[in-house]
Amino acid sequence: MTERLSLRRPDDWHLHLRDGAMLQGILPETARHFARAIIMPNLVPPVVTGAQAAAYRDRILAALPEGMRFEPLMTLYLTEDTDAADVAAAHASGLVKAVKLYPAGATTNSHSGVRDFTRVQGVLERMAEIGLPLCIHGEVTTPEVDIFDREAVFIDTVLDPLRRRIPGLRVVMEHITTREGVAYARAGGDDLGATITAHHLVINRNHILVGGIKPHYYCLPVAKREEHRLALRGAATSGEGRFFLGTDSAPHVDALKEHACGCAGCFTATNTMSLLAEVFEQDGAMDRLEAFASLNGPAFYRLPANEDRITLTRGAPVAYPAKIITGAGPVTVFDPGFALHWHVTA
Ligand SMILES: NC(=O)N[C@@H](CC(=O)O)C(=O)O
Ligand SMILES: [Zn+2]
Ligand SMILES: [Zn+2]
Repeated sequence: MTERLSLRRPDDWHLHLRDGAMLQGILPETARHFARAIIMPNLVPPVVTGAQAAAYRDRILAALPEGMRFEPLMTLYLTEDTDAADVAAAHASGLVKAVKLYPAGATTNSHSGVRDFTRVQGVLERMAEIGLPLCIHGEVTTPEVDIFDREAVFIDTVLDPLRRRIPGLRVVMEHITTREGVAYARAGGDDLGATITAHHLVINRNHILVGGIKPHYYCLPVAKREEHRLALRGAATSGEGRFFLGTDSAPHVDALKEHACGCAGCFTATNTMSLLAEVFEQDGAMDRLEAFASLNGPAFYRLPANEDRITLTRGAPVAYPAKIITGAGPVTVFDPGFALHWHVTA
């Protein structure tokens, strides 16, 4: 059995860092292992303009502890009023690496998202011209559609028509959770990628609901049936270039998770690499972990892979803190419910 694994330093292609005391408290959890991350713009108010993204980037770098290195890759939150020229300038300057599409009301802080897609056609056409990727939270918000079907319905009724309307638009299907998502990503060309979280490789919907409701397993898109989890595992461990890690690590203080109307989001930044190593080992795919965590993402985003490396070591079960204590309050670390034997040692 492999006891050590060296891989290029990983990146996180979908991360929520928040702001203020929360940012300060949780940034080291990502920066400890990851070189770069695509930073989600769903702050309140959202990061819409290039100037707002530059200011947010400065706040992230200011929150980075002395001696830690980390490169935030900024995104813009697409609204119906987004200015195509501002987006193009923010991309040309190197500041912005993607634009994020939230259907209005789909998830945490998405009320400024898109309702009428005809209003963003011009921006999306410009993005296709300049090769700037669109990251999509792919769920419909139609009240009649069952929450477990919202991703599959989105693919058929929104995503596929959108990609046909704007040929050449580079799209990342964010945090896919279904076999339909896996199949659609596989059917695309090299203009289509998909991120997969660590937690969706580990939990299915029973983990949320059986034996009592577990708010720390509730995120959006919500975990689906076991067959979907297995499809995601097959995709992540396949080594195929279109699938890469986006943790969607999404901290909320415990008071807002353990609540009558609990917030969506799993906080995985602390133990993502241990979770992934355990999953890839279970599936006999340790030799493909580097592709998923460190190579496929940069290739899609047309960035070089990191030059430095990390070492994962297998040993006695690793003890992670149950919570990260931040100035905003405690944040519970995702608990997979099984022992994690691999940890980053260098
Ligand atoms: N994933 C989540 O459940 N929550 C995210 C938003 C998102 O990525 O949809 C958040 O910002 O909390
Ligand atoms: Zn999302
Ligand atoms: Zn997210």
